Amino acid sequence: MAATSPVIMRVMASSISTAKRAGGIIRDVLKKGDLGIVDKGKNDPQTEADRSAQRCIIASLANKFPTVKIIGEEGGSDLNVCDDWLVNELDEGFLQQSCPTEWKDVKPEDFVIWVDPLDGTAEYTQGHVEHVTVLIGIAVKDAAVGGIIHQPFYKQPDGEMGRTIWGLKGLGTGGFTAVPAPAGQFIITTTRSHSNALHQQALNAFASTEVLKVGGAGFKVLQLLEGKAHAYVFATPGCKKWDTCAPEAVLEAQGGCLTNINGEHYAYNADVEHVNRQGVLASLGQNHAALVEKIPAEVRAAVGAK
Ligand SMILES: Nc1ncnc2c1ncn2[C@@H]1O[C@H](COP(=O)(O)O)[C@@H](O)[C@H]1OP(=O)(O)O
Ligand SMILES: [Mg+2]
Ligand SMILES: [Mg+2]
Ligand SMILES: [Mg+2]
Repeated sequence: MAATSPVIMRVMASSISTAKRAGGIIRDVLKKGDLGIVDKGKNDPQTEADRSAQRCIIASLANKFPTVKIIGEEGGSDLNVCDDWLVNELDEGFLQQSCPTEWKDVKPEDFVIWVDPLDGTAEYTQGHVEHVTVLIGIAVKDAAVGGIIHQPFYKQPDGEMGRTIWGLKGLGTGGFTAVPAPAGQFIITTTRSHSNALHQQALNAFASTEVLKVGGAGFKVLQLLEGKAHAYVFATPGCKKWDTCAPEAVLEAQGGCLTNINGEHYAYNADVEHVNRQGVLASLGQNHAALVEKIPAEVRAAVGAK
């Protein structure tokens, strides 16, 4: 089965297994207690968990798919990893499903895999570990098509740590139970560590009943998928293609929408600028275009201006 499955199915199945392994590494680093924090910039920490999880993910995927372009947040990594970090398994449950017709013949050179080995690093260092996710996004040409969102610190009912959510456009999603957000309310999920005056002006323009401030792009999209919020608003540059590729694919495979604050999709080919200059607006079960219109024109003009 595995050897004959289309490349996209094998990339997804391998990414599911690899994200779980990376989640284990992230838990281990925290358990050992020496986070090895390095500041990459303002409000932009990196830890040993980011570095090690990225090495595990990129070494494993590059070993299995040597001709696929892989771009990771933490830059060029030493891919000479121990056998324990080299993941060979493909998630069998995922491979049981049939590949959507539109992706059957996609060639390895048409893919870009965007890797955020640890999304929510600031929160990880501050003890808000439930906000942490591992993100592996699969783009075909410009479009975010497949995604894995793994939560290393999610406690399963049986006590097992970690859960893995996936989405593939044309196939659907798995790993969680979709819940609609409550009617009669409008709950926004947004940044807790990268706010500024313009962003606040955008938030104020919505008649929200509640604003949840949480870390990570992956966790905020999970809040949409599980009905905890109606919209994700981030009206400032700062997050990058590896932050949004996987969340966008999973959310849109569930019928939602993730765009910049002008309502346009980002492109995810290998040559794009990494920064998402025009912020993020994501929603599920809403009129997305109407949400775009709510953001003041002056905020939209200022965000993304070079
Ligand atoms: N100004 C920034 N500099 C670096 N990373 C950012 C910035 N703003 C957002 N991000 C990335 O986007 C994620 C979502 O942002 P926020 O939590 O503020 O809503 C952050 O966890 C971080 O990803 P990462 O933790 O992988 O570095
Ligand atoms: Mg980072
Ligand atoms: Mg991130
Ligand atoms: Mg990261």
